Amino acid sequence: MQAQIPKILAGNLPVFAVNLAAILSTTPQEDAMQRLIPTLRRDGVDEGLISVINTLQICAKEISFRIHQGELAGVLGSTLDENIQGETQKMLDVLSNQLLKDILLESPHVRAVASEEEEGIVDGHTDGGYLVAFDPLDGSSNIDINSLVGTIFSVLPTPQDSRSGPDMFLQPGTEQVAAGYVLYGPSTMLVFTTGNGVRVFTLDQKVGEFLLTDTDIQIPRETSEFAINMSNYRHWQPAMRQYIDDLLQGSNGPRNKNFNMRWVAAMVADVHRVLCRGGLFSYPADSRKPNKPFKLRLMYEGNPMAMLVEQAGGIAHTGEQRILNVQPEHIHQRIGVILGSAEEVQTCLQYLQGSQSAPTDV
Ligand SMILES: O=P(O)(O)OC[C@H]1O[C@](O)(COP(=O)(O)O)[C@@H](O)[C@@H]1O
Ligand SMILES: [Mg+2]
Ligand SMILES: [Mg+2]
Repeated sequence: MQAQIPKILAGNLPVFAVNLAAILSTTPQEDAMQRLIPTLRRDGVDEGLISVINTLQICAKEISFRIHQGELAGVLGSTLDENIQGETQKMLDVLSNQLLKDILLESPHVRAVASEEEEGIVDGHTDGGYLVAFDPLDGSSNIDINSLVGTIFSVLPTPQDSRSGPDMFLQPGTEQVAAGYVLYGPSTMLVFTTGNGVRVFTLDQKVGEFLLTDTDIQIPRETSEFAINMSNYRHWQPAMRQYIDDLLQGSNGPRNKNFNMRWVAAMVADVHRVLCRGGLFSYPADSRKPNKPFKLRLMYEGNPMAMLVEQAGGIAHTGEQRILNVQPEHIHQRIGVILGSAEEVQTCLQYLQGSQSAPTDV
């Protein structure tokens, strides 16, 4: 049974405090040019896709407002329900999922949505040209400690063949027409690609608009920073343990340099750091649950992050193959993830593939 969301939370649209002085500090022309829709038009993006991304930004503002209200909005804590993943749902998992569904399915361009929090797909407009898969709240374990969380999305074209139902979504990541995330941090950031490089927008709290703050992000090829949940070390395959052992030996070991470690326990935040300053992020296979060796989901975590990382000059791999080449078998499929700075990912793959030469399918 779905948790009941008090009407007041769902229906209470935020009113952004307007600061005239601040608005007057930038010219309307400058502001307008930095906004989402003009930027997408300059990128030559299709109007239907612009509308879908615009709908996602509206969702992001609604979720951002409630996250920043925290306990005051009564959105902290867990529900009594479990999702299809077998995880106890947080209030914000349910609320952000509801907001994204309600708002996206209003769009005439959305054929259907798939969500981490929904067992099956949810149909929208039969003529909708796009499918949206999303992780409504990434980093759920961080919600109640006021730490970094996000929303991750992937947009696919509606197949023009006879497929219907979940099969419509089972397209390799190379078919994505847009991918991105929202990071709800000290500032709220919308980071996405439509295949023309990575764009970064920051939510201007003064006017309630996302404004372009960075473009053409490039991940440094080399790095001395890695992110992995070390507490799973004993459950990894020996080659992965060897790769990490050599990182930890630093300048005393075969890598001849020191490495630093970070782990935010929110993929959206760990990947954002990689996009900002490089690094290697990994959630590899482990033996904790033999019939469930992987944690992260292909359709609404692996694929969108892989498209962003590749657009920024990095590599995104499962350990076996390029993530974007994986042919999905079902919408909640899990995969191994190794992504980030190209040279470091290649080195990691050399360890995993037991070869000295650089891997081919990256
Ligand atoms: O708790 P762990 O094992 O460190 O796992 C953290 C990972 O799990 C996740 O929280 C899974 O995502 P959800 O929070 O959307 O379920 C990732 O964001 C993160 O990288
Ligand atoms: Mg997630
Ligand atoms: Mg989630």
